[in-house]
Formats: sequence, C-alpha cells, structure tokens
Amino acid sequence: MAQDMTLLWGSGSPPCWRIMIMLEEKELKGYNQKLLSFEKKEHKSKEVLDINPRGQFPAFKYKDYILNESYAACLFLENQFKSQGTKLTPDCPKELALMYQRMFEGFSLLEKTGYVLYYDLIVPENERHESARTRNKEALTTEVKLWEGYLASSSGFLTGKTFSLSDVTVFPNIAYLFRSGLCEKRYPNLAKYYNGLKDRPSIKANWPPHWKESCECQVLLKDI
Ligand SMILES: N[C@@H](CCC(=O)N[C@@H](CS)C(=O)NCC(=O)O)C(=O)O
Repeated sequence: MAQDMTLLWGSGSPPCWRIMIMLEEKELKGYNQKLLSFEKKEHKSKEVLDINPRGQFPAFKYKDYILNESYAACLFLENQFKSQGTKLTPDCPKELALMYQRMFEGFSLLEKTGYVLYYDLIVPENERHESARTRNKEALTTEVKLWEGYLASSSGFLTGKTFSLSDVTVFPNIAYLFRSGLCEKRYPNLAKYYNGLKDRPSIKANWPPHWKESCECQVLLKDI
C-alpha cells in the first residue's frame, strides 16, 4: 500500500508536513518520497509538474489518484485507513463538528501568516505600503489571539481529548508561527499546545530538516 504512494515535498512547508504526519499516524511506512528544494525551484521541475500542475509542494499520489491538496490527502487517508494506526476522527458529533471547524479555520491562520512573512514576495516593490504591512500584522495578531483563546481549556489537543485530524492539519501552522518568532510568553496556551505535541513521534520524525538550523526568520513574528 505505502509502496503505491509518492510524496515530493519541500522542507518547512506546513501542507507537506501534514501529509507526512498523517502517513506516520496511519503506519504507512516505506512510501516513496523525495525532498526537493524551493531555492533551486524544484517545485517547478517536470517531476513535480507531472503530479501537481501548479508546480507546488506537496505533490502526492496514491496509485493513480492525485491528492496534491494536503487536506484532500489527509481526509482520503483517514477514510481509506480508518482502522489502521491512530483513530483520528471522533465518534461524537459535537467533537466531530468542532474538529472539522478548526481544521478549516486553519486556512485563515496560515493565509494570514503568509501575508506577513511573504509580503515582499507577494507584492511587487512599487506596490508595497507600510500601511498594508501594518494591517497584515494586525490581522494576524487578531487571528493568533483567537487561537490562543481556543486553546484556553485544551487537554493537550486542539479539539477533544485525543489527537485528531485537527491536530494533524493545524499543528504545522502553529509550529510555523513559533519557528518565525512568535513569543511563547505572550501566547502561553499556544506555547503549551506546541510544546506538548512537538515530540510526538509522527511530528518529530518529520520535523522540517532545515528548521534544525537557526535562521534570521526566527524574529519575523516577534511583535505579533
Ligand atoms: N493548497 C496546497 C498548498 C500548496 C502550496 O501553497 N505550496 C507551497 C509550499 S507550502 C508552494 O509550493 N509554494 C511555491 C509556489 O507556489 O510557487 C495544500 O494545502 O496542500
């Protein structure tokens, strides 16, 4: 089964990390995988484009099923391997509703993080404005505060009392915030969640390799 899976990935990409956590939780070991480089623009290489026509990581397929969208891949894997490895979907409808809700809210968090971290990449030089930078930072701050509140009564997981799909999908976004300098003291609930899960085997085993080195990016969100 795992031999029928191929993942082309880039280090530090939360969507790639999600799929890797998912595969690990479902005990799908030995899948074909290749770490490629953003710097060398390998996401635009033919081998990626053959799977993902947008030229983005992740490029993932199972048999001849293309599942480049990380949420699609996670939901598919949970459906196909429900009783294998960790059970990631709660039976209780109330918990299920909250799990899906937080999973998809995770898009807002990552999108707003990206607007702050990649403003100069997204916006051409002559269209950049300090006011837009400030607005993006304010929007991210509001968003991060929301998540801090969500985690106020957490039992170590984002939703429910066990590790679920909401953790698989959103943990990488939260780790990305801390990697970029989010202040643990200002956001103690997020920090507790992050520190409580960062050594989970599925997460640790797939920690972005280049995050083991320090980098200038580790201060970018210090004022958020
Ligand atoms: N929608 C995709 C995300 C795809 C994506 O934005 N990938 C980024 C890396 S995190 C990428 O490859 N960016 C390079 C580019 O778009 O050229 C998912 O959630 O799986």
